[in-house]
Amino acid sequence: MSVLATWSLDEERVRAVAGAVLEPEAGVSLADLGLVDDVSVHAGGRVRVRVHLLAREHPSADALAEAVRGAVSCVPGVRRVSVDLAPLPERARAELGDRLRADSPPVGRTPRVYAVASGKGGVGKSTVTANLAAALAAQGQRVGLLDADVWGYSVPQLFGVRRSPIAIGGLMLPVLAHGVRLMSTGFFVAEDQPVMWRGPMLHKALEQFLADVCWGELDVLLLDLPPGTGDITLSLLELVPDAALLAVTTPQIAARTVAARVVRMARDTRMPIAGVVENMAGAVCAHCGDSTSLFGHGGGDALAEQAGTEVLGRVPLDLPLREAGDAGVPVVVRSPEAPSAMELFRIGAGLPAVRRSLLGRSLPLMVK
Ligand SMILES: Nc1ncnc2c1ncn2[C@@H]1O[C@H](COP(=O)(O)OP(=O)(O)OP(=O)(O)O)[C@@H](O)[C@H]1O
Repeated sequence: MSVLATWSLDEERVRAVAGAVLEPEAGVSLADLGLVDDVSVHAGGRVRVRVHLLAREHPSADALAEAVRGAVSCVPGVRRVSVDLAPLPERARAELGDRLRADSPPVGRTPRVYAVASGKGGVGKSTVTANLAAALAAQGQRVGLLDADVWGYSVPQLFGVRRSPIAIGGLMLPVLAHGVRLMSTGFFVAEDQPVMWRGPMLHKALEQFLADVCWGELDVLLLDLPPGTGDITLSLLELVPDAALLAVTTPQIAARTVAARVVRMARDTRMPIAGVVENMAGAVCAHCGDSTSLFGHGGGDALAEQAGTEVLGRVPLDLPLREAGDAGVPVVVRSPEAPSAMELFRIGAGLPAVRRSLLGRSLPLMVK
């Protein structure tokens, strides 16, 4: 076998290994995205790999180069690897955008969609949503989280990411953090800038978050709704009719009374109800481990009874959860042994798959 033949064999091997590396923002292999541009193998085991970047300002360019270098240096016979990064040319970007759009399954068809809602703000709805998403991702599920709390978004803070998503030919990639694909208005506005959108604009923004985001194949999609039963909630339920309600309340009877409005809305719109999560259920003392019912008790049970569903879990009020929120890392990742994290893992693992009943839904049938 000639030396040249050995080299070309190596190039193929190197290309396959580099191609198997995941694009850190897309979570898809470089080969599937067509991003391994050029591979050359030189004497003495020196290898050069040229990889295209999805964006000129790529937030994970260094991590990508490192991942390719690490993978290729494991190929037998390779001694030195240099990785060159270059932005994907405009035309190729447009073509890739078209291909992704055509291949991406409609997000509304995700097998399980949960709309997480509460009657009033501050009961920990976003915290619960973010941690359920991270817990499910840690269990190996493909999870998307759409922050539909357009004015009061908190997902960027809870996941510690604040930057514009990568756009490819009119299609946005969700921001990947702690294994969860995220989309939030917070990625598009400066931190101190208020979002001043109303009715039609809100509806349009939500539509775009669903249709113009390359969510890819998902096992679970979580929607973090704003508190109450306003425009955004109603728009979303129209856009994702298969979403099941996950109601978050505190044990306080007053909070339950407000949350009951969301349950009534679900009933009126024939939305399936997955269950109730009681948050801030007892404060755990960091020193002695004793629990105090700061917010009373009974709210979760009363709401579940009214909704004809179950309390899926009771997340205690604890310090690690609050600190994790402030640090921008979900507690299930930062302190998985904390009482709140363990309960959130348990709730995530037991989330029921509920489907919308066909009762009262118009079917595509015609009577001649
Ligand atoms: N179980 C808990 N233990 C300790 N702190 C908690 C717990 N749940 C929520 N918090 C804290 O309470 C505050 C409010 O939580 P969060 O923002 O998730 O509420 P929310 O219901 O989504 O509010 P809004 O709808 O107004 O955004 C946050 O500072 C969060 O860290």
